[in-house]
Amino acid sequence: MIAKKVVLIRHGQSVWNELNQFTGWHDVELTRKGKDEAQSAALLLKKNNFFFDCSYTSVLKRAIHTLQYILDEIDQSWLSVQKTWRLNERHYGALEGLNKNQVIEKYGEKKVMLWRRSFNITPPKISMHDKRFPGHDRRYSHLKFDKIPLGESLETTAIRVIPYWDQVIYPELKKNKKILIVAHGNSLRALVQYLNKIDNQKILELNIPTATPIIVEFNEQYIPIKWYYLK
Ligand SMILES: O=C(O)[C@@H](CO)OP(=O)(O)O
Repeated sequence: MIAKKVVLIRHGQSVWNELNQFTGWHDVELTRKGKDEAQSAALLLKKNNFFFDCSYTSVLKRAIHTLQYILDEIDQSWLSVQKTWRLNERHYGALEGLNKNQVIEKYGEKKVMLWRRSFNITPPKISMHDKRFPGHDRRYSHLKFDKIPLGESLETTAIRVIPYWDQVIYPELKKNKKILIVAHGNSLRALVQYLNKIDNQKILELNIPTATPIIVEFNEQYIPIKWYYLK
């Protein structure tokens, strides 16, 4: 029996990835390299005969554009796209916009690694008066203020990602729909951890590369059985 596969892809390189700045919910463009990476990911999908019935992404353009480049390349530009804030990158709080090396110089490698990769350590938060507070952005105007983050750990990111998987995406998988999700390093870490039952210590080591398709395979009972990068 052919396994059911869900494809997860982190966006291509963004301008702030190139500048080595913490990005989070800041809405930044892809670089030329990021667009090329999206195209290469699409060619790989094409070579492996992937096509999709449903596609999901965040409300941030580095992911939206990556998805669109991929759909164009596999000749599925017509596919409808569901965009949700729940698949956004984790909010990086007061680190957003700062250079990662400068933050390491100030706080030390160990602390910064815990902010970046640990399960439950939250980066320093912003206040609601900070111009980086997403409550000032109309795309989040439908959200209650208490849902809008001031800074998220992987754990709190998972709390908003997982219900979207469970309630919106997973029911489509159970109808045997072919699913593509284009999102972000940490929203995808939350999903990969949940689906593959990776423990809170092991997740420290997981760093998802840009525009590299991840395949999650499910058995006949729609239970995840393995995951790997498409080569
Ligand atoms: O800055 C960010 O938003 C993320 C992804 O680029 O960074 P990190 O890899 O440190 O989680």
